[in-house]
Amino acid sequence: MTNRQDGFAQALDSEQRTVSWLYGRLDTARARAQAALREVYGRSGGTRQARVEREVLAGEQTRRLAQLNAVERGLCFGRIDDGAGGSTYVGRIGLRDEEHESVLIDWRAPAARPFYVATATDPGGLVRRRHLHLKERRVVGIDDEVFDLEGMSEGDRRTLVGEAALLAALRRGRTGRMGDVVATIQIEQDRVIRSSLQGALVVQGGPGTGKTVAALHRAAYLLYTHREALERRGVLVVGPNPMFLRYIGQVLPALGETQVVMTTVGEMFPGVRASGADTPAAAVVKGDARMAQVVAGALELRQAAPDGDLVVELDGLALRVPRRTCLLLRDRARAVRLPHNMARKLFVTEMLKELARAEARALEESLRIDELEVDDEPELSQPLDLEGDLDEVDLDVASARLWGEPQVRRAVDGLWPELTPQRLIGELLSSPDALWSVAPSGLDWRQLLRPRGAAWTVGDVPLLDEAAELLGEDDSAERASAREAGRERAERELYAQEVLTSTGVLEQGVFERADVLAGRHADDGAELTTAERAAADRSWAYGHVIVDEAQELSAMAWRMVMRRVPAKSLTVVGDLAQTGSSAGARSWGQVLDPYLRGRWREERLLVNYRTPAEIMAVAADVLASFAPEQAPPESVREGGQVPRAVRMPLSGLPALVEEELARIGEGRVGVVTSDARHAEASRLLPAADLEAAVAVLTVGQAKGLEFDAVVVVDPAGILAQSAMGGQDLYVAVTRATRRLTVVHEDGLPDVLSRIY
Ligand SMILES: Nc1ncnc2c1ncn2[C@@H]1O[C@H](COP(=O)(O)OP(=O)(O)OP(=O)(O)O)[C@@H](O)[C@H]1O
Repeated sequence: MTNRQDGFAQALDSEQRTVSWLYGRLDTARARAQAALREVYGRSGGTRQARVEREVLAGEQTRRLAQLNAVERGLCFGRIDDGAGGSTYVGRIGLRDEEHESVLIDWRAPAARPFYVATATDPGGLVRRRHLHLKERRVVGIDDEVFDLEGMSEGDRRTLVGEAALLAALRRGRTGRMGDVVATIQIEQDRVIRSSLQGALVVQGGPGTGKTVAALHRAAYLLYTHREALERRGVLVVGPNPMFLRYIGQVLPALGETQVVMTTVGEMFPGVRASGADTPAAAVVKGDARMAQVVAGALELRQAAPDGDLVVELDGLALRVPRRTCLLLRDRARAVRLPHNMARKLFVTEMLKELARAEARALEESLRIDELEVDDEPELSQPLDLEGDLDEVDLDVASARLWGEPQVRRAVDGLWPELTPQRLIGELLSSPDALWSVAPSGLDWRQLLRPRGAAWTVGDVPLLDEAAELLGEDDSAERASAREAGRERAERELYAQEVLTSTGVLEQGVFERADVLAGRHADDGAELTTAERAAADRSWAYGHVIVDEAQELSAMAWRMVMRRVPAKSLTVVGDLAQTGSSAGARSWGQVLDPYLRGRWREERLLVNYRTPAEIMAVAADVLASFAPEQAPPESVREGGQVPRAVRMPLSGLPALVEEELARIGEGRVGVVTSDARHAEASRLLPAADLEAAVAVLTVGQAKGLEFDAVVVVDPAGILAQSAMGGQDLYVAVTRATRRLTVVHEDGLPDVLSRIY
């Protein structure tokens, strides 16, 4: 054995000892959590307080156990050595020894930061950064980056071998699910991940620059660093489609975080599933910020004024409320500035009183007529004044009686109906008259028309949300019970605080604040976590929101997202060059300034970790065709596989895909088609899930995903379908990590002339 091999073997050996010992600590921590859980479950009966205590402890130990289980794979992945001979191990979680000394630093802790930010020019006091590669619990490889050779011992210098950890990670076959990259976070990504919680951060970067992966690690980092604030309010991740959410769904659990709500714009209105599709023209109009005026106008139309006086026939009497009184009552109800369904209470109350007065007047009138008929010369000693005799109590009694009359109810509902968002928007979009009268000039409202009862689309969801804001709910009963629940909650909080203090667990830092615990274990939702409660509540105010593929959101969708995060603590991740939706963003300022007035910061990611240089050269041509001022991201590696074009009928697709599968060996093939050819391609290739070897997707579905080999079908069709220009084709050709094939029947578009 040479000296060098000898030194390397020794280093492996020594790291193995450390890693085995760290796993031993992990096992001990698990055993403790399990024992604590058994002990808690072993207790039975007791007072209500004892039950709360039990739930608090059981919940916490379960969470702790889940977190300890999540970090089994790759527990420790790095080590940093300082010039004074000290070394620190970095891992997925922090661990301490029996003396409470830190033996493994959580990757999110400040002490781990040098592992990510040290560079040759600015090593920050480090002499070496070491990556450890683990297979199960075995150390199978070591990569060293040396910053100060002089500062290292002779023995250590002999172990300086191995390939760069990043490139090794990037070469791995794709599994269909995004994995975490804690071991290889790059310095510019680290800046994104650890950026302050306050305010809005925009992460702009080309395809494959790690925007998504950095945003997810940022979620884990923020939850670690601001756990108190964020566990209580929750973190929301908004992605472009359900497939993408499944693709990224494993990253946070693998980092030990399960308390994040993931959703798409189409799923943000509880109870509505967006299954319909808008034409691009309709999507543009629906996404226009002026639609907020349209929705508000539609609601005003429903607060109607009768054409003449309001007349309700009841038991042979005509109850007449003059038109100007109706208008007055409407204006009064509007003036309170409550949401429509809440202001309705006021309107109904006032209107019923008017109808009660009208009834008295009508009765008086009919009695007078009766008298006239009986006696032509009535005694005028005591004129009748039923209306004037009504006091408040009479009015209340009469109002309640009238409210029970269907004719009265119908008439009042006609003037100020109780509305659901679904009814308001559904009826608006199927009524040309209503649209015509409320749409501002210049807005092509005809694009919105559709049959009554048509399926909801993604573009409808922000309209429903807008409507829900304006309509509100008559929640006075809920508010009363919420006040009561609040009082009980305060009691529980106090009690939980006492439990935590008396058991000493608060000091150990294992548990969070008592109010969080008390909230989670409240009787009204003991089994629900913050994430679950937040997901079911349209008006939930999140502590932080991450929007991925943010360029796709329309102005109306932004209104909805911003409502979910009143503190405006946001991470906005996207690439303006990949905007596929014609209602999407042209610039970040245009999107964010209406809410943040310039108070947002931007980080740019410029290195592409996905697509090898040969494929990126093709993508660069496409980018230059529609955005010549933008530089494509620079590929971190060359793959040696030159993209190819195949002219053939679509029927040849199965054979070509087989060939691609054979060439990549391990990994997945993505067939990305134009919208027009998607159905045909799907028929030729068996339908498959995300993890299957082959997936057939439209460009919209493939957004954000990646495959070892990509077959782009019908590039001319993809170019033609994109309302914005070459953006869709740019997305399609940047999905591959290793191989790109373009299939066409009638020749390649000019922008792909580099491929042959
Ligand atoms: N630091 C890193 N270490 C290892 N792999 C990385 C790193 N950064 C990014 N990657 C990998 O590069 C690929 C692209 O990352 P990601 O999907 O986050 O890019 P993106 O900028 O969101 O791309 P797109 O705009 O196309 O959606 C992923 O496989 C990701 O795991």
